[in-house]
Amino acid sequence: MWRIFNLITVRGLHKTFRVAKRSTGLGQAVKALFHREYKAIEALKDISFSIEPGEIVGYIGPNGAGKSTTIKVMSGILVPDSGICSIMGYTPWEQRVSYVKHIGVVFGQRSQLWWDVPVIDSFELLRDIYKVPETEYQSNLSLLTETLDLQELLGIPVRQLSLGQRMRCEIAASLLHSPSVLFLDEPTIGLDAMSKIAVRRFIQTINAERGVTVILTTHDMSDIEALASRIILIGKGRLLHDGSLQGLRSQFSTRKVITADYRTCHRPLAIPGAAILSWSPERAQFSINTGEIVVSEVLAALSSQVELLDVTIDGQPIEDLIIQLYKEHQLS
Ligand SMILES: Nc1ncnc2c1ncn2[C@@H]1O[C@H](COP(=O)(O)OP(=O)(O)OP(=O)(O)O)[C@@H](O)[C@H]1O
Repeated sequence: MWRIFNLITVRGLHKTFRVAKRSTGLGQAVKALFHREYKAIEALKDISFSIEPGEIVGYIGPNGAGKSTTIKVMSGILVPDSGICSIMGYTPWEQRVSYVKHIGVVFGQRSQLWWDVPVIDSFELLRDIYKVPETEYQSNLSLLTETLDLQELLGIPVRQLSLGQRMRCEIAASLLHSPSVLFLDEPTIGLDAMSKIAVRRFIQTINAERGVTVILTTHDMSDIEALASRIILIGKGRLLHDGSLQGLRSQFSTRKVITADYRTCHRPLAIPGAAILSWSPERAQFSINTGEIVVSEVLAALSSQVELLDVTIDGQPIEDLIIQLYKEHQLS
């Protein structure tokens, strides 16, 4: 039997889209007027996972993997062909009206704000739609205005905002009704470095202080590294990996780069089992495979040859890990 007590339980989700085949050439186009052919795109194939309260989960995968389709099912916008999705006891597409009071959704590419009216008017409309009590609305508004730095933006129509400014307003809009679960679909897409950091910091704050559970889809691995302790990877509609970022690292990351600074030594260093990447009389950089040699052996060999002043050890960057994972599952 499935356990349905988690905050979010997704079991065996399937979703197939039926799309008209494109006809090429005039003859085919005329034929298509009378007899349309369709093909099935299996966007989700047996997707299952559970999420506990207070988790920040990175939902990742290459283009067309099925990420947005999953988020749309979980937010009640799409109905799956089969499978279970239980979130806080609701089936999103069946009890949509009562369910949406508990969730916030931000689609980076689409706006939930009214384009031609000042931001504050959109916020007030959302307050009325969600029937947020006035005291709760005012306290959320002042917290969001302060932490997302919105004061200057509230009186401006949305169409006049920059992407980064709009994104901060979108995130605020999704949280005015104090949801317990927040779905963020590419929340930092197109943002500059400063805005990305501001958005990430804010996500961390609402997670830590309000216990909001966050499901985040992104292609930006630095978002994942900064925010998500758990990664769910999907590819071609299938779930391929579900685990901690740390676990993923230890599963795949066997390469480390050791940089050593030492008192001047004109003799080149030689460390058995370590490949030298660069050398100078004051600094050397090695690459090791931790399956073959452990870091402490390298450090012992180094300190027997030079007087060490400083050592840094870097793991494989997360982008490389993900590329490795995509290759392994033949997604790239
Ligand atoms: N409304 C739709 N009609 C037909 N096909 C669709 C529809 N929505 C999604 N698809 C198809 O389903 C598959 C999964 O799409 P989805 O948008 O969920 O992927 P994604 O992982 O979010 O991709 P991306 O990173 O590019 O946004 C793709 O092949 C896509 O073309």
